[in-house]
Amino acid sequence: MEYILETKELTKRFGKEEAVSKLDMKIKKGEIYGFLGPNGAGKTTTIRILLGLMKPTSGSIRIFQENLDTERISILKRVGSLVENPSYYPHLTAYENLEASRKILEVPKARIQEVLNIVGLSDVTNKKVKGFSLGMKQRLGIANSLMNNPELLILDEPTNGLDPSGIIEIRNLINRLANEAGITILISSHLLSEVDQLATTVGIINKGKLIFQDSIDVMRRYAQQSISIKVNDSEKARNMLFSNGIKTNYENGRILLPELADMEIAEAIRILVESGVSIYRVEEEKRSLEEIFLQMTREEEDD
Ligand SMILES: Nc1ncnc2c1ncn2[C@@H]1O[C@H](COP(=O)(O)OP(=O)(O)OP(=O)(O)O)[C@@H](O)[C@H]1O
Repeated sequence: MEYILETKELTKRFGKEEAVSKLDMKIKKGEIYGFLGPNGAGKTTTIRILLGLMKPTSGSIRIFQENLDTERISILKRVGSLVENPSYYPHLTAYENLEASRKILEVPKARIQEVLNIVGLSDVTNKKVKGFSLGMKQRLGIANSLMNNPELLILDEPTNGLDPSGIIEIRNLINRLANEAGITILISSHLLSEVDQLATTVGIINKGKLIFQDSIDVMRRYAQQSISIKVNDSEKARNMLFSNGIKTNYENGRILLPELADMEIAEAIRILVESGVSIYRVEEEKRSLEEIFLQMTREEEDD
C-alpha cells in the first residue's frame, strides 16, 4: 500500500514531557483522515512537525513517498495548510489578503478569484476582512491554503469555535475538495461529531499516542449494541453466566452482555431464571460513536 503521508515512530519531547510518542500515522491518497484527540493530546504538535515548522525529536516522515527531512521544500510546495488562528490584515479585503500570499507563492493572479469561488466567498471579494464572521475567516483561511493547488491539505481544527451552520459549511467544503478536486485531507478536531460524517479514516491520539487508526466503519462496529440486564443479585447473576462461559461487563448497576445472537441471549436469560435470579429489565443499548471515542480516550487515562 502506498501512502501519501507516513510517519514512523514520530516522537517529540519538550523537556521530560513526550507530547508525541512513536506515532505511526498512515494516510492514503484521496482520503479524508480525521485526526482526533482531546485538548493537549498532541495534534497541533504533530501537525507542526508534518508541516516542517518544528523538528521531531526522533522518527521519520515521508510525504509523497519522499523524506520530509531532506526534501522539505519540494514537498511543502505540494501541501496546503491551515493552522490555528491564521493571521489576516483586517483592514485589507479578502482579495488583498490573498494577494499577499500569492506574491510569496508566485502563482498567477487568476488563482485568487478561483480559490474565492471554491470557498464561496466570491461575493465578498472586495470586502474588508474585519467585517467577516468567524466562519468566513475560516473559509478565507482555506482559500489561502488552496492557493498553491495542493495535493495534500492539512487543516488544524478548522471548525473550532464555529456555530453549527458554520461547521456544516466547512464540512461541505471539505467534502467537495476531497471528492471533486481529489485532494487528500488531514483534518484535526477534538470532537468526533465534527468529522464523523466526513472522515473515511480516523486516527485517535491521546497523550501523544495513536490509540486507534482505522476506517470509520471499523470504528462504527465498536458502536454495535450490547444487551443490558438489571437483576436483583448482579454478583450471583454474573457468576452464573461466567460459569456457563458467558463473559459480562458491569456498569451502572447493570450487567452488560456483548453483541450476541438471539439464541445466546435466550440461553443467558434461561440460565438466570433457572438459578433463581429475578430479572427486572432487559434492554438493548447502542453506544454512539462519540461515547466510544470518549471511552477510548478515558481508558487510556486510567492506565
Ligand atoms: N512549545 C512547547 N513547549 C512545551 N510544551 C509544549 C509545546 N507545545 C506543546 N506542548 C505540550 O505538548 C502537549 C501537546 O500539545 P498540543 O498543542 O500538540 O495538543 P493538541 O492535541 O493540539 O491540543 P489542542 O487541541 O489544545 O491544541 C501539551 O501537553 C502541551 O502543553
